[in-house]
Amino acid sequence: MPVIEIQGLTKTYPSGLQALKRVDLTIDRGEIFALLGPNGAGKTTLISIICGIVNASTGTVVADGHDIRKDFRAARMKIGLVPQELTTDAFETVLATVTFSRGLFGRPGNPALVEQILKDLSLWDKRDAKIMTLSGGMKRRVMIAKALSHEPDILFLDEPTAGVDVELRRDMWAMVRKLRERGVTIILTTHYIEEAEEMADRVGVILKGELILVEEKTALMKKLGKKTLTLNLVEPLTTLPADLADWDLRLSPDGGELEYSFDANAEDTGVPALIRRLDRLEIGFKDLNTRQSSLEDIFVSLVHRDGEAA
Ligand SMILES: Nc1ncnc2c1ncn2[C@@H]1O[C@H](COP(=O)(O)OP(=O)(O)OP(=O)(O)O)[C@@H](O)[C@H]1O
Repeated sequence: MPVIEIQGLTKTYPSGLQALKRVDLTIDRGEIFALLGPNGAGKTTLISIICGIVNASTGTVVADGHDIRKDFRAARMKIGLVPQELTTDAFETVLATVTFSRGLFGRPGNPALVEQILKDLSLWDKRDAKIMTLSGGMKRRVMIAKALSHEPDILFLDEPTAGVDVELRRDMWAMVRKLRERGVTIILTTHYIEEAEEMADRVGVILKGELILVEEKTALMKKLGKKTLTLNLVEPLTTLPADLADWDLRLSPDGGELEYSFDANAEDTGVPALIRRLDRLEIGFKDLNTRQSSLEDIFVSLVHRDGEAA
């Protein structure tokens, strides 16, 4: 069942910059959705619109049955947002901040719940500390606690692990899973494919304001499972020998490098056989390396495909 329905959403900032170009997206209840995209792709803009911080130019968003414009308070009540930047009063204590945040949404006090949230985030020992005395990672935890204080059904995490240490990242992932078990829908933005890989049920790729792909993670990971082997040849080749037609090969323009794309998840990658065949053909190489295709490569190939389709 959809918990968020986005239709025909566009955003043009007063500067004239078109940050979103017609986004349509449905998020199912209880799923973890990762929104991937490079800097400036429009991730924060999209989240900000859903959370009512930025107005859309056109289009509609319905969150848990409530139109975010016509029925803003009810919609916002369902949503927790952990923004990229720290937005909290430095002079307040952790406990007061989180308690106050709950009150802002008109929820009655619930000290036991606030205690549980702080404990889950390893913040309970720091409850009387002023925010300004906390480390960056701890401040980040406070932001999460604040976002959870009014028991939202939908949680947005805007680049939750940018610049955080490994420990906090692990805690964060554990917490996200726990929330999901309770039926909370989670939408996170990230630059990191590993994060999407670890967490997400579904992945959306946003590029220059366009949602160019929405896919089950497992399907995307298959695409990401591609690797490239590069061989630096002793003698440049002018053409690819017919005897190598069984492999998906590319020759660099100067003929000095041979590239082979293969599925890193496959039982038989074809790499050993290729090396043996090259040896038999007496095509020598000085050096070799393999690299995993990155999200960047996926972007590039998607954009390329887009261009061809146009
Ligand atoms: N208030 C604003 N006024 C004008 N342009 C803006 C405003 N906010 C964002 N933009 C522009 O809109 C585009 C999308 O920005 P947005 O912050 O949504 O991207 P993002 O994908 O979240 O990037 P990042 O990963 O850096 O946070 C960018 O080109 C940005 O410069």
